[in-house]
Amino acid sequence: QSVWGYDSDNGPERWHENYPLAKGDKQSPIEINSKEVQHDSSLSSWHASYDPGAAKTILNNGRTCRVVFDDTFDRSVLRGGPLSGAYRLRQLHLHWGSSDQHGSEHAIDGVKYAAELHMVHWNPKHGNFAGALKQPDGVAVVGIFLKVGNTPKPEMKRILEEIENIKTKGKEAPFQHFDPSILFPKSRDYWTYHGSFTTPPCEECITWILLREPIEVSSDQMAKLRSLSKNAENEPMSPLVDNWRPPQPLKGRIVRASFK
Ligand SMILES: NS(=O)(=O)c1ccc(C(=O)NCc2cc(F)ccc2F)cc1
Ligand SMILES: [Zn+2]
Repeated sequence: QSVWGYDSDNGPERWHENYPLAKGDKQSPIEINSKEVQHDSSLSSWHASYDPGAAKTILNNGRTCRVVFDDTFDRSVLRGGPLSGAYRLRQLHLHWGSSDQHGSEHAIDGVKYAAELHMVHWNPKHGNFAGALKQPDGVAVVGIFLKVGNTPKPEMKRILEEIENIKTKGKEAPFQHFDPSILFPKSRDYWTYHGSFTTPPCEECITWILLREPIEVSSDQMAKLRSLSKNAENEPMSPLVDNWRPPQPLKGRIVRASFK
């Protein structure tokens, strides 16, 4: 059945059959090779000003775990860095592996992390999200790598505790009073490049801002994430894991770094 996913019959190698953009020249994710990155001293630092009251719900859509925010006005915005103007926070979600050794979508000098968190923002000058994804400067995604370690970041606990209530596809729970900027690592260093959604329809509308410093999670927290199911409640159990797209051809794109 044509619904896209991450299995052998509907996975990344076949997305182009229904979503031709998947074979475009500015696809994401990519492999970052720090030797080819260009330091750009004109890149300013990025700033997030998020309203904790904008957080609404957390859901399992069978492909990821997503927290949704109120983006009906400039309530939680990201500005600066490579961006011009304020981009509205719409949702955050994660990609993870079936083991701690892989799961991130971007890779740095061959290193894959256990997971990758994406904070998705859109440019209100394009009216609405659907309009923004048709524009090259329509969407900005902050990517944060999750690394398994012994000093896990307590701020991830809130999202992981909620997983109990959204175990199967279609489950949704209230998720309020949450400021996602608590998830940012100490350093603001980032890489930036122009790319696409890493899932169909793979529109090439994203300014990627990938944070250099990973945040730490525990192996138990990763196991928690892997306890999500991609099936609905009354269907056979199927673990929601390995919901990541492999790196795509760079096709001559330049990756800039805000740091030396
Ligand atoms: N992994 S990622 O950060 O690159 C990413 C970010 C957002 C979306 C998204 O909004 N999908 C839904 C969606 C996409 C459309 F293109 C049109 C409508 C729509 F709901 C998908 C992937
Ligand atoms: Zn994503």
